[in-house]
Amino acid sequence: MLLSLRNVRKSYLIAEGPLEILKGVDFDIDAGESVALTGESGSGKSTLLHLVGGLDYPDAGQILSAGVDIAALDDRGRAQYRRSQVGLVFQQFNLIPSLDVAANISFHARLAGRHNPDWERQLVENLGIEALLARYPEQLSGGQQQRVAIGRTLAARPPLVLADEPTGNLDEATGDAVLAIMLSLTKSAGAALLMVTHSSRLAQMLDRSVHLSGGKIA
Ligand SMILES: Nc1ncnc2c1ncn2[C@@H]1O[C@H](COP(=O)(O)OP(=O)(O)OP(=O)(O)O)[C@@H](O)[C@H]1O
Repeated sequence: MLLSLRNVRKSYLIAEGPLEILKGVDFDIDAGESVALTGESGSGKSTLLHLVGGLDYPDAGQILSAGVDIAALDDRGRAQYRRSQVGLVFQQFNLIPSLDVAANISFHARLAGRHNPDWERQLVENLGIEALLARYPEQLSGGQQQRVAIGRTLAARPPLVLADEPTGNLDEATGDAVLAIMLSLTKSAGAALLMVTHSSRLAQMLDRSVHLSGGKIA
């Protein structure tokens, strides 16, 4: 098992008191599996993705990555987890503005000690971003930035890719095509994918779906 969540709970403190969002979430992801995370707006999908990404702590429960509870890691262990075990394709995790596309793509791979020019070339070709390599992020459209962000994440070959509406800035046809490429590239890298989406059409392209409702996986 690549990832196991056991009784994961999370609340936020707001003026009116604690707002319980996750009320005991359990689920597992196998190595190489692609899973869609669906649920109504505000159900806690992004919250869950942040916890699995090691960006925030659960109040209770376990998030086991290859058997290690990431909530119990110290800062150094969490930094190492974020660098080598998970890759994020989030809207708010922008590209590095001072680096061109080519350098953005290899940056995380280098940090993870997995820089591989052949694999990066394959990603760039498949994502159709060859002509953009010398450009800077501010010179790209939203959809182009999204494709570069996917390439950057996959370049580091993380065992688990976490994606929040990764094709949300693309039109339907382009979005479907980019997701198909992303799925084939994650499969060929042997990576698992946990992807938040509001689209049941996109969810059906993945191996299976889990639905978050009332703070639990339904
Ligand atoms: N830092 C925070 N402080 C207080 N409340 C928060 C915080 N972050 C999120 N929330 C609340 O937690 C709930 C879940 O938010 P979250 O972003 O995880 O939902 P979501 O399912 O990803 O929603 P969407 O589909 O709209 O992106 C929402 O009611 C939100 O207002």
